[in-house]
Amino acid sequence: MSTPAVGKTADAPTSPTPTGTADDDKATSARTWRFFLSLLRPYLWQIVLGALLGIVATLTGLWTPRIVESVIDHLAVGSPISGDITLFAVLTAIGLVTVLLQWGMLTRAGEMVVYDVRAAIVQRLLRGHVPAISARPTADLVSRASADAPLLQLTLASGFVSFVTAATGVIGAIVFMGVIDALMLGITLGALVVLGILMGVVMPIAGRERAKAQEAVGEMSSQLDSSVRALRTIKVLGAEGTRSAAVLERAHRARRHGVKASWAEVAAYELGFGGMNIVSVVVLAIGAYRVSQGYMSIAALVAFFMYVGNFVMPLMSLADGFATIQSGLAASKRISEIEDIAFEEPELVAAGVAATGRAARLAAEPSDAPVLEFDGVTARYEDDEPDVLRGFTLSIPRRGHVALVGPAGAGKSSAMSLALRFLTPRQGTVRLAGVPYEDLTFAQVRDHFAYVEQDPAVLPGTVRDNLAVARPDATDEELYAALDAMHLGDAIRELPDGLDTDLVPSTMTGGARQRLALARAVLRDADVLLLDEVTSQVSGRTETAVHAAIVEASRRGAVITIAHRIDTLKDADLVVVMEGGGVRATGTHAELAASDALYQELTGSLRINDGA
Ligand SMILES: Nc1ncnc2c1ncn2[C@@H]1O[C@H](COP(=O)(O)OP(=O)(O)OP(=O)(O)O)[C@@H](O)[C@H]1O
Repeated sequence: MSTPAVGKTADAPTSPTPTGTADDDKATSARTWRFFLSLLRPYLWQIVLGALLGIVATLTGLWTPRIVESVIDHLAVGSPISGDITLFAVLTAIGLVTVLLQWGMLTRAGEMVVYDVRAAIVQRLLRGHVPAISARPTADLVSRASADAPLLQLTLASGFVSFVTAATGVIGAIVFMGVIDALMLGITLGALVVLGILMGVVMPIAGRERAKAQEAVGEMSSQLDSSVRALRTIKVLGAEGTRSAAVLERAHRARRHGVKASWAEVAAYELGFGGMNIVSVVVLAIGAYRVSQGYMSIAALVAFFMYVGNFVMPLMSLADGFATIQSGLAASKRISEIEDIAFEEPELVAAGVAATGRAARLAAEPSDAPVLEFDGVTARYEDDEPDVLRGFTLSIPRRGHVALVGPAGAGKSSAMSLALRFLTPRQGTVRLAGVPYEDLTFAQVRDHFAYVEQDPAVLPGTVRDNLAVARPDATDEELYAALDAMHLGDAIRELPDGLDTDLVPSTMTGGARQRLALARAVLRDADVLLLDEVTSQVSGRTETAVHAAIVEASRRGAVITIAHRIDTLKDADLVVVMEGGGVRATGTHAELAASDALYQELTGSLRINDGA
């Protein structure tokens, strides 16, 4: 299997696709074509062979009118027609076999292209820079792999190749018609040129409308996805109507453009079909006149007339092929946008290197150097956005609990993103046990961390799948021990399938998800545990579990929390007050409570939340 084409190109973020002017449109369209062709390149010989087989099949069909002409001529003079019949049978058989081979070959090549595209999208989405991915609607990104990718197969099988074979059919028919009667050919071609111009106006409309419909389907997927995720909130707010309206607005737009595209397609079809019927009538009338004047034989007129009739199918295929290629190009454009997401480590992706195995724990080393150091770091999520951390400096000791606290937007989560390398410093350095991050791979850094998000994700699969990802070799006893520590063990034991129960994220509370994530973090046994506490009220069980996890992990290594409970702040060995993307003050809870006005204000509100 060749390397997926999407993965091969543009490792650096590309500039946003320009829009607006005709030149910009041309540049976008050229880029889309280049990208589309780059996807086909690995299967070029199969596609070329498929097209050649299609041409052979078309050429065999083109002989039929000539054979009919010959049969009529032979019958007129009473000579045998067995040669004609044999030739017809042989050509028909060749046509059937070549069509079969052609479809087999193209279908396979098309499916390979779809797989490659999907593999490349998966690579980009799982190995790309996190802010770039989270800046886009998830379902829209996913729909590029699910809905857009198969359009490439269609474009290849029924777009490109039917275009080539239809063109062969048209050109071949022209040649044969020219041989039969040049004047009649001239008349036919004149009529066809007029038809072609009319179709050339209508068909691009179909392409444009199809592209807009696809765009709307992507938006609809992302709207529906977000709405289903927030189902409970939506129901409680009675917002089913407005949310449905928002989703259906996109569906409606898809329908509107889909209908317009269909109208344009049917108009092209009618033009082709109706136009050809008019041409046929004209040809028949002029041909009959020419036969009556002795300029051509009846057999030649029949053959010529058959060629005119044979034009209809290839012309329709040309129109169909054009429309299919347009929707394939629209799909390519959406897929190529995934390229704008830069890989975290392009060189490792290019080399096909997987993440490294677990590194030895730093806590086992005798050194007392800080496990983590932020040294004058300035960082932002996107180039054109303001800095979210400004001169952020902080040392995290190898053991103990450091709690981050600060108003909304102070940069607490961004500090964690920096530690996990989701964010890259524009200035300053982050060090792991004294080694600058730039000297380590992403996996080498992340190996030393466990991370529990405020609203942790449940991975697809069973309880076991969710835990084993942290330590694949853990025994059932170890898995249950981690669950027990988080007061989840008994609940799982009572389930009929125990650890092998499939998890349904939407039925789990935020607290249960956080306890499961904590169990996963406990199993990972990392040097640094990053924990973003749940802000909303959680059950006593979750509070106890969070507290137990912090105490245990801070004995064995470092724990950094984003604290939302006063007890967590009291527990911490060091409290860091963040403000405006930097450190405002540090100290113990008692020291800060006595000295820092912002801290007093923040803990005042926490006390209320805490019911203290
Ligand atoms: N993924 C992101 N992309 C762009 N900007 C972001 C992103 N995440 C956070 N920000 C911005 O960074 C700034 C700092 O946010 P951050 O979430 O780090 O603060 P915080 O102290 O954790 O706040 P909160 O307690 O509300 O989570 C804010 O202005 C926020 O809008």
